[in-house]
Amino acid sequence: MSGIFCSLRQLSVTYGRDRNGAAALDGVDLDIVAGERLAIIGESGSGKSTLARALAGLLPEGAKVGGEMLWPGLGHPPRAGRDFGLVFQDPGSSLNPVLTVGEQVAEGARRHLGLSWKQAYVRAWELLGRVRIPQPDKAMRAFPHQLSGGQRQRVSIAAAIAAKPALLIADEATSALDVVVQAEIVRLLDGLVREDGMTLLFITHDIALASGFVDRIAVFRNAKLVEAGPVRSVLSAPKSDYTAALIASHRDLATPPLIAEVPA
Ligand SMILES: Nc1ncnc2c1ncn2[C@@H]1O[C@H](COP(=O)(O)OP(=O)(O)OP(=O)(O)O)[C@@H](O)[C@H]1O
Ligand code: NI
Repeated sequence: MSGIFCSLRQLSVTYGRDRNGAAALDGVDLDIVAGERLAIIGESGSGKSTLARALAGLLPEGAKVGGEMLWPGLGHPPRAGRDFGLVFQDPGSSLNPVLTVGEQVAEGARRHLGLSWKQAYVRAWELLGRVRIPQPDKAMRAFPHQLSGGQRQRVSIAAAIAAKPALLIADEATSALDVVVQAEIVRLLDGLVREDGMTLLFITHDIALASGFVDRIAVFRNAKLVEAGPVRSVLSAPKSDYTAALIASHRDLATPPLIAEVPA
């Protein structure tokens, strides 16, 4: 880990057609360290996806952005597919139903790495192996609907990292999956970002899931960054009552009771 990948300074976002012009992000100061795995935690509507869209330059027209986003790690705003990859909750929204798995994973590599189709197919096949799709030969020719939800998510991840992006943004990427598959996908993401030295933004409402593998946690509430810090310090000494309540609501994260139960 070294250097700052991205600096947010008083970042604010207001969607044009929001009810009372309420900000979806309000004065956020946050540094994303190159190579770190950073979890963005918060309840529904707290601004997590807005942060992802702002970073990715994918805010809808009419959104007002205030403050600064600096990219010392890149020197320029990131380009979709090339500098960052995105994985969403619903792989259906990122995968094209009429393209084979091979075609869509190869496409990113072909376009952004300047590979021929033949080379891109080889890379796609390797990527399917890396995301542990069983029978990659067969999967290359399959259409997304022929795969399970967990396998589709593996394909989305393969497509997202096809062009070797520096930043991988996973927005509730595991929320639609059952717990076992969720754990597998988290392990996969963790392994991939470690091997490739990617920076990972892991967006989730599930602080327990994130705490198991990320380096740092940033907690959002009502458009504001409540606190950010290394997992250990946030879990053991949260700075805000909100974070403390969030931790307490997860039995497995809260500190064990100090007084052991005395049998009657
Ligand atoms: N396209 C949009 N137009 C207007 N308002 C929006 C738009 N997208 C999000 N918002 C509003 O911005 C606020 C933050 O939304 P955002 O999607 O960033 O939250 P989130 O933390 O990702 O929530 P969730 O966990 O439900 O995905 C919410 O009040 C939401 O209603
Ligand atoms: Ni969201």
